[in-house]
Amino acid sequence: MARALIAGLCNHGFPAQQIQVHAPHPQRRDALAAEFGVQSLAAEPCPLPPEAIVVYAAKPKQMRAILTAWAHELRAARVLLISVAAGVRLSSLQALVPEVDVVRVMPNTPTQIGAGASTLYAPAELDTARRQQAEKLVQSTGLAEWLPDEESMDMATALAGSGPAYVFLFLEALEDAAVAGGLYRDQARRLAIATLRGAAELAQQSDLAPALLRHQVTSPGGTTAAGLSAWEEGLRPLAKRALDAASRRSQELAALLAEEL
Ligand SMILES: NC(=O)C1=CN([C@@H]2O[C@H](COP(=O)(O)OP(=O)(O)OC[C@H]3O[C@@H](n4cnc5c(N)ncnc54)[C@H](OP(=O)(O)O)[C@@H]3O)[C@@H](O)[C@H]2O)C=CC1
Ligand SMILES: O=C(O)[C@@H]1CCC=N1
Repeated sequence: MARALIAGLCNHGFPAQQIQVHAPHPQRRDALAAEFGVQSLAAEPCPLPPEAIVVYAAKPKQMRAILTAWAHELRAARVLLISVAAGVRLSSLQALVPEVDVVRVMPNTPTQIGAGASTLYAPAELDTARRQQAEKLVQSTGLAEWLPDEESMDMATALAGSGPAYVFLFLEALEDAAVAGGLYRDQARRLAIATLRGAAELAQQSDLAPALLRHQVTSPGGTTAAGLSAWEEGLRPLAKRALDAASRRSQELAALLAEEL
């Protein structure tokens, strides 16, 4: 995720030399430095630039150790801390680094090509300037949506954070079905990707709701109606089950992590 955010920021024109990567494996952070021109620095705490934006992009389970080690430097530099860790509640973050301004962000991997879909949540007391700082950074990697309450972060994680994986699975399933039906695999893949992309862009650019766009494709008694009736048998309940399962897992992780943190 760190690489996706760095790629999104750098491709959007953010000055790479202003980005510091603090990570334990020199070869991996040096590879980021070589690819994007960011600074490669050790994971051990060191003084930070004043008012820096610090993105926590390590695993949720490592948060206690990492933030405890960095707490003094984060406070001293009056940073804005952005956590992209799935399922870590603001209360856990605030307990680990009291007096540090914190925003939760749930990005997704298409941020690396500027096509991300991210949600943000900040405590009510966070001032407008800090909110704008976080929003500007996230917006430079794609869509940025503020959530009205922290509980919604679980469903937003289920929808957009995990969502690219569902779409890739959908593409795999379409490709396999088309190959089983006689198309060459490379052609089936290109057609599936272009169709998904075209339909998504049309939905984004159109004023019509997806249901109306679907209606426009569907001739009575035609091929689309035949295909849709098969999709309708299972797709909606499946989508509900998938998002509920992912959202529930986010809540479970949050409860587990709140105990651990
Ligand atoms: N993958 C996804 O699609 C999404 C992930 N997230 C969140 O992003 C976070 C990272 O997930 P993901 O990228 O998948 O995990 P990875 O395991 O791929 O990346 C973990 C990163 O943490 C770094 N790291 C490990 N230890 C330290 C340390 N002590 N100090 C600083 N950095 C450290 C690693 O550096 P090194 O390479 O040197 O080991 C690596 O860059 C998680 O909290 C996850 O919940 C959020 C949204 C989507
Ligand atoms: O699977 C996960 O837990 C992370 C969070 C959202 C996407 N990947």
